[in-house]
Amino acid sequence: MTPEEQLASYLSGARWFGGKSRPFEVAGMTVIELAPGVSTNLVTVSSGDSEDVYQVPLSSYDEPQERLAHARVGAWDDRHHYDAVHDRDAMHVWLRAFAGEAVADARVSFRRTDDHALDTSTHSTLYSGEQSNSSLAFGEDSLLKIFRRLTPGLNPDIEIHEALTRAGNPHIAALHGYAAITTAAGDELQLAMLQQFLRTASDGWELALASARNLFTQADLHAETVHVEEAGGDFAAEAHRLGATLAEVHGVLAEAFGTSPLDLGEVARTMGRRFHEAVEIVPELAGLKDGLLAEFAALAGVTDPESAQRVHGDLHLGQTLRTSVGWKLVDFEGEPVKDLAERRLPDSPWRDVAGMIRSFDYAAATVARDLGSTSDEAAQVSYRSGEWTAHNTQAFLSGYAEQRQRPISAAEQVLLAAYVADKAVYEATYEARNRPGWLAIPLTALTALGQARP
Ligand SMILES: Nc1ncnc2c1ncn2[C@@H]1O[C@H](COP(=O)(O)OP(=O)(O)O)[C@@H](O)[C@H]1O
Ligand SMILES: O=P(O)(O)O[C@H]1O[C@H](CO)[C@@H](O[C@H]2O[C@H](CO)[C@@H](O)[C@H](O)[C@H]2O)[C@H](O)[C@H]1O
Repeated sequence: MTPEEQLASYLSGARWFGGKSRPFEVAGMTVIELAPGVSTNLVTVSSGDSEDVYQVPLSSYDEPQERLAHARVGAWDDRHHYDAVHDRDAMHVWLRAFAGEAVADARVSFRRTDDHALDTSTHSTLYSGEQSNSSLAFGEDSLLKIFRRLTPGLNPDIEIHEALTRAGNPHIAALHGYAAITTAAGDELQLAMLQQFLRTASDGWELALASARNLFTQADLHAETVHVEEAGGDFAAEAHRLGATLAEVHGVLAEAFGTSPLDLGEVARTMGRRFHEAVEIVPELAGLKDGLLAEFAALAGVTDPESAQRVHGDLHLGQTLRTSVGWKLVDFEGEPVKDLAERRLPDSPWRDVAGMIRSFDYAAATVARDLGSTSDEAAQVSYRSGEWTAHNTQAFLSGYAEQRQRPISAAEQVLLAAYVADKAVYEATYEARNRPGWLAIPLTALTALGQARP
């Protein structure tokens, strides 16, 4: 097999490769040498009339490496090549480059954005979750995120982390630096970022699931004395703090990047278009058209001026980490389906608020679907699920309102309802494409929303 065929075969099995649903081929590869036997490679993948660039860091050896057999990409030019994120020696080259050691190819620069003294005595450990990029922890000191699909221009994850780090905001992992390359065409491609490792972090999604599970599995689901706020593992205080955290981050982003007027007519049209596109992928949505379009059209009745600003863009519980010193928000890349330019546009802060509210519904629904074997139990679990979601949504919204020192106005409620519906439409498409077994969660929510507004 040619090197291109071997790379294509490796890509087709990689979790982070987003081009699996269509036939594709590797059309070319630019090798960027960092040190002897350690490179990062810009692999051009073509599929029909579209082309994407993926980053594949490689480590290359004269002899096969048994310890890296699971990460083998192939053999060419008398060398054996492995995906370097699995190779501690290769990853150490990246860490030392951030610490100031020169790399072989002058086109790449490793830039520092704070003065944290990096611990170069650490080893890398690769995160194995369902991720679009590859993240590695260096001991308990720093976290390297290597972007896989590369697009010219500023990566919002780096841009926003840099702004929040400079502002000294405590609700993110500080950005230590990032790596970039200038291409022959003069474009900057951002390759990776290095952040503070959050040592005491617990995943917000897992914490929410544990809380919902705790309530639903109370010995007697019918007991009228078991109220959600009295159940062990009540999440509301955390949801309240999470709301306050988001309001604080929104405030800093508005200051750092500025605000602009939000054109609600345009927002309603965009939501309507997204709904019509979603119906093509999820035909079950067609029956909900009138109710959902009415939710978007209600935006036209809002006369208060609303503003747009930089936001997270794809906020959900899986992007939150609870540490010993409070909540942190991670992954400011925006929705993966949007192109980079769109993800950097100012947007309504209500998009993020809506994302979290949808996530509370997801957490409760995820726990509920695994419980309730008889129809009586199922009805009770469904009741408890609604109760958990409403309780935490309420706590989250009051945390948000208190932190910004302004109650949520009637006009803002209209915006929030439209963004919640739009997010659930996005989720229906996302689930149909990626996890069909989860599609019922946004569909059930959309059915309830559609019915609420005749
Ligand atoms: N600074 C950090 N410290 C510790 N863990 C982190 C940090 N940032 C992210 N994580 C964890 O790393 C994983 C991947 O992070 P994420 O930014 O969501 O990557 P992706 O873009 O691949 O989805 C998640 O499990 C997240 O909880
Ligand atoms: O984390 P990503 O930026 O890759 O976001 C995508 O995948 C998410 C799932 O991993 C998806 O989130 C949806 O499922 C979550 C539970 O797994 C739930 O908490 C979210 O509310 C729900 O939207 C996200 O939409 C998608 O962009």
